[in-house]
Amino acid sequence: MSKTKAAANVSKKVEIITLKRAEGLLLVIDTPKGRGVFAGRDIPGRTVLEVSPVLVLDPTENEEHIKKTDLYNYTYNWPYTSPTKTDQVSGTRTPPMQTQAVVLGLGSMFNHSTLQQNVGWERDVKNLLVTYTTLRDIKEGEELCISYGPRLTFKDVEEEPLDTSPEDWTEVLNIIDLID
Ligand SMILES: C[S@@+](CC[C@H](N)C(=O)[O-])C[C@H]1O[C@@H](n2cnc3c(N)ncnc32)[C@H](O)[C@@H]1O
Repeated sequence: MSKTKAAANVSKKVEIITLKRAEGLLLVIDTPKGRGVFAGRDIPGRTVLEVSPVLVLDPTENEEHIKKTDLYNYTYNWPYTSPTKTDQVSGTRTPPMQTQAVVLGLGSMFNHSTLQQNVGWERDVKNLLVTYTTLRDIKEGEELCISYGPRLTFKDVEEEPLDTSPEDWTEVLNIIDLID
């Protein structure tokens, strides 16, 4: 349906946003990171893969409830402006606080990669959207990963395991000797 036809179907004047999802995206169910989004075909760099609407959480509800659930792993930092609170002295609106937003649609399915990040994401705070765009040319079969930033709430499967071979332990013990 075109924007014009969509607008004709609603009684009052509304702003309409074109949503996008690139062709050829696959959801792979059983990866070491859980479900993940993969390229089912070659995708050029700078392609918009997905525009996902978000649900902004009330900061108190987020702290008291959502943080204690698995849903917290599906949220992004998001600025929050209270719809009602005003500054008692000046009468102006209080500055925005930080909260979390649940990303709806495919956005929540992108896994994290520190070194192989090939998708960038951008908040549209006004329209409550996140847009995901390829950072380079992608080959068919590659996983599409974003960066969640430095503070992860889970163990990254791509992290190098500590080498615990005997030679390394000798090295560690030598260092401890030097410290003593
Ligand atoms: C936003 S969800 C991504 C979709 C998720 N894989 C699923 O099946 O629903 C974030 C969760 O995916 C998993 N995940 C994402 N990136 C990961 C990584 N690099 N290593 C391990 N687990 C990862 C973690 O369980 C994390 O809490």
